[in-house]
Amino acid sequence: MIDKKLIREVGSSLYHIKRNVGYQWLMLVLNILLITVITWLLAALLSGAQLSSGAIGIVIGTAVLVIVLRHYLGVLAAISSERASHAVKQQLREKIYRKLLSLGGSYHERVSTSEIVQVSVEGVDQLETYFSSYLPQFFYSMLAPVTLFVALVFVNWKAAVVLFVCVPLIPISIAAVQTFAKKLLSRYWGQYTSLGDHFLENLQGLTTLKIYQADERQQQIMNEEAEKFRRITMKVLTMQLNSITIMDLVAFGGAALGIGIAVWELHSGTITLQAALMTILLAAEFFLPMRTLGSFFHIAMNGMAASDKIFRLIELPAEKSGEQALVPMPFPITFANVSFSYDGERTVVSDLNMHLPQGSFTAIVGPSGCGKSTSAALLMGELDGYDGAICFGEQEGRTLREADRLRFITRVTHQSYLFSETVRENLRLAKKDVDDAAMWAVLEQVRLADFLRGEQGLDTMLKEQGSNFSGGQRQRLALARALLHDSPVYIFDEATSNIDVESETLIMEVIETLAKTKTVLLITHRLANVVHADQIYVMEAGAIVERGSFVQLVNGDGGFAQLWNAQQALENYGKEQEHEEKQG
Ligand SMILES: Nc1ncnc2c1ncn2[C@@H]1O[C@H](COP(=O)(O)OP(=O)(O)OP(=O)(O)O)[C@@H](O)[C@H]1O
Repeated sequence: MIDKKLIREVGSSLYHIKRNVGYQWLMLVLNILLITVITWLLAALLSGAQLSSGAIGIVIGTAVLVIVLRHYLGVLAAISSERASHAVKQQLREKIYRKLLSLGGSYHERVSTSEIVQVSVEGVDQLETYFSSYLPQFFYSMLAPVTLFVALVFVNWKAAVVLFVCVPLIPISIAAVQTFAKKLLSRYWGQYTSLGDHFLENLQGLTTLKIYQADERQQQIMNEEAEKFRRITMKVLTMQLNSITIMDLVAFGGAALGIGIAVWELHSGTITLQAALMTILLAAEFFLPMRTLGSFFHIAMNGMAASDKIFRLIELPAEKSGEQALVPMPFPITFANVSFSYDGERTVVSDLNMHLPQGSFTAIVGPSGCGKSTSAALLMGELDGYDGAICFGEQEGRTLREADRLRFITRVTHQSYLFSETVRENLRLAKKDVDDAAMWAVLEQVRLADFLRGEQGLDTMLKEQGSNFSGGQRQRLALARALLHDSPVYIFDEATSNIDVESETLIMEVIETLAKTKTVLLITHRLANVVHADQIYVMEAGAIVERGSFVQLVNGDGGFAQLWNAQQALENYGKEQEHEEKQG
């Protein structure tokens, strides 16, 4: 019923929990005092004793004082409870955030984005009850029956013993449902994250779903998922309700037993009226803390199930970190017999051998799905579990620190992410301390400067995913950002896909200029873009089938020459058509 690992993780909250238990215990002691003086007064009045107004005044004064003090302690207990949960939430979210940073760019290979969102938002919130209510109540419910027993044993020992013995029946009933509850809650959380996965995916692809009018089908799938979630939620609620009913039976049954004993003893004349009244008023107090613990238990169990997911995330093996001296990029980059499969069954890249010397301009071409982007992702260290070796100089990529790799290599894809911030903030991602002059210089290079001068310059705001820029402008901005990063190696993965010819030509010019001073790997399906590459690897179905300079390949009789001729014929036809249209 206590998750030691969880408590160890967020030890700072223990201080506030102890304070909360202390305040609750003082409130109980005050309650016993209040009941003692009131029952004394009642017993005296009922027995017809003559009480002085001073004595009555003392009793009333004590009662008022006790009530005020209890209220004050209640406020203090609530504050401690709030602080305990605040400390937990802050610590856990910070740990999750740091873990995500340490996992690096390949985090989504190990854990889905929606799971991270759910675990760090909802999951951590679920733990709030565990720390702010359940844990303090757990300790208090151990302390309270012992305190009550000590107070009552001198007044009515028989009832005190019976009540004390009945209290453990509640935790026994909780323990009985625990194994079943744990399994059920684990399923509940599994279903919850699965529903979240679908929801996030559909939300992200909503425009596409609308375009193809496929939203109805997705809605149906979501409905089915939601229905499964509803069913498991109802099972959880039924389990909780049944368990609470059992606890109520034990709690109120036990209290009734204590009260029965007190009445019987009073009837037999073995105890005083005050002792009987005290037993009656304190009987329920024996069980109430455990009963409250029982109801917190179910919410806490939910938090504990969430904590399993939080730990799965926090305990993922992280990148080696720590301050280390900046090392220069070791060259050359070599792929030696590299094979990789995403699912362990279908080999996507097989026996890849590539050599990228420092300062070289290398291109990879090949049909869609042949494994070009996978090769780039392997180089970026985003995919684990490959066979063979990817070496940076003498060093194998697996031992390279993520931070170094990201400093060495910049990748620009056809979907580089632009934030809905200003142009300045987007550029600053690549270099924190960059000044305006350097930003304008790269913007000139990618020929965005004139356009931006007509807008708000570096303060021009981008809408979500840069939707107020054209495809070509977005890509040129992404390229400007990459240039600012100033890394020794650049990967351009279909960086000119789906953009206008003018932007494509311009981007290719920038890439070719860059290739004079940096090591560049260009992945493209358009062979006209690789004419100036030092070496070209032609891939087919995950393997390299040809390799050479453009002249060597185009004069050969392999697939490259055939594809080149086909693409040229198509482009010439396009140009002729365009020319005719202009003439006519
Ligand atoms: N994350 C992934 N999980 C499983 N399979 C994947 C994943 N990414 C790619 N694949 C598969 O690996 C194969 C190679 O994909 P890759 O993206 O490397 O091809 P590509 O040559 O870059 O294609 P394109 O030119 O269309 O971008 C494809 O068959 C694809 O289905």
